[in-house]
Amino acid sequence: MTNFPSFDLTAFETATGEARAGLALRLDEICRSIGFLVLRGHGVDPQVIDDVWQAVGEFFAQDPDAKGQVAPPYQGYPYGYLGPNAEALARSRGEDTPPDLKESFNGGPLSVPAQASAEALDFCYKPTLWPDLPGFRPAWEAYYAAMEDLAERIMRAFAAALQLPDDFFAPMIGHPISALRALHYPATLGAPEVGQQRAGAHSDYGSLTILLPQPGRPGLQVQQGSAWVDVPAPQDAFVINIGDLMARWTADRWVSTLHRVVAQPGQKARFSLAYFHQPDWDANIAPLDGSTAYPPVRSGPYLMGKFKATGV
Ligand SMILES: O=C(O)CCC(=O)C(=O)O
Ligand SMILES: [Fe+2]
Repeated sequence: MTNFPSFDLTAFETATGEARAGLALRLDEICRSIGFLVLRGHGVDPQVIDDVWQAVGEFFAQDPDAKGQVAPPYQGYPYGYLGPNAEALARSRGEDTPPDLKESFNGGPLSVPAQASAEALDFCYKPTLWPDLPGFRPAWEAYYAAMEDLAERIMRAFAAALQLPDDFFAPMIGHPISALRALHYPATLGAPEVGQQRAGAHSDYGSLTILLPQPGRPGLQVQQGSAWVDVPAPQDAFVINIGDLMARWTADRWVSTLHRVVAQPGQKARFSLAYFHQPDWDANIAPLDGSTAYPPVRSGPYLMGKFKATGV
């Protein structure tokens, strides 16, 4: 694909009348056909991005013992540091592959709503485990907050693309249970094992993912028919994709596309940040077209069910 789809959020937000309707239609077409796009005009403060890159770089540069200080305390704890050999994303689809060639640090919502249920408290509202690095927590939290704002704006654009009122999703995303994941794919030397990738083929679980790939470090690919198509990693842009929950919500009008991060011999190290937006724990997700394509699910338990299959 020579022209990977892109969308300018600020241009959409400032457009009116027919111009706005045209952009909404384009967004719908992108979400129907590929479910991935490069997002420009995002308005996120560049300082917030610089600071989180700095913090994440420092975190992964630590020795394994220091990183292990924030490993999940038990199997199934949703946050913390996952070292090499900890996850194979292709297992979410029942494929038995070698572990992904990566390490990650994962964190959850910045605050716990007063009305959170016991089952939510026991999963997505478990505390994020903070590394003992000055500046890490404020940088992480500022970036997480920026992603929450950006996701809200994207969901407004999504509502318009689905010909719904702009604030249609607002009652279901007031206390999103999103997760932020920093990824480090170490430089590769020899050939990977058969079937081994930096991130195995998978689709994301939630409503939408806001990915920040390290500029100039390609490797993310989306499946289109029998081909793997490279996703660009430009400066000053995010990559947005539709997750399984949004595909279900739209009764498969929109697609949650398989993607992977390919492993090849002699690759440089690569970093990325993935914010997985997920509606409120109790949000009822029923097909928006009023059909019975899927039975309704609650956002939180749905996510919990999806979460289980990828551990090694
Ligand atoms: O690192 C990337 O570019 C993509 C990572 C990804 O797809 C994921 O963690 O779900
Ligand atoms: Fe993904």
